[in-house]
Amino acid sequence: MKKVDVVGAVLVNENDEILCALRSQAMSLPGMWEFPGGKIEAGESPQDALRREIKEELGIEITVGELIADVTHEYPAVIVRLLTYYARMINSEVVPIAAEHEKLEWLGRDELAKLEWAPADIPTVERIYRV
Ligand SMILES: Nc1nc2c([nH]c(=O)n2[C@H]2C[C@H](O)[C@@H](COP(=O)(O)OP(=O)(O)OP(=O)(O)O)O2)c(=O)[nH]1
Repeated sequence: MKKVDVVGAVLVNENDEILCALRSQAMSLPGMWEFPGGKIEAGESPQDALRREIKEELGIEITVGELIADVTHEYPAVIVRLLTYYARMINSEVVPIAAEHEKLEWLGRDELAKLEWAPADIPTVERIYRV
């Protein structure tokens, strides 16, 4: 089966809220929430891929921090290895705009469990969730 290496950003703002992104009908896994990011290209480090994808998808510059989870999940058509990293916006005054996602939402850590997450994201959500 096809295997892809994917990075996702757990972007945290000044209120300790986390940016959650809803996959659109044009994407695979439509209607599921994820951490913005995408596939790592040949020759790219995970951090480089994440900075590039976040610029493309949200129009913002980030700094990439600590690794949160390294999860391999087998979907029906693809095996995804998802690496998630904490990230911060370089300029907190710029507003992220969804170029591809249906919707973006900043949520508190205690609110994350109410969303329907892509299965590969569950270990990350469990790690950052705070009741
Ligand atoms: N970006 C991102 N992708 C995720 C997450 N969780 C998860 O299972 N995925 C999956 C969905 C896709 O199969 C793949 C990411 O590829 P992508 O974001 O470049 O997706 P895409 O729609 O361009 O690709 P495709 O699946 O339509 O080929 O990883 C996540 O938190 N962030």
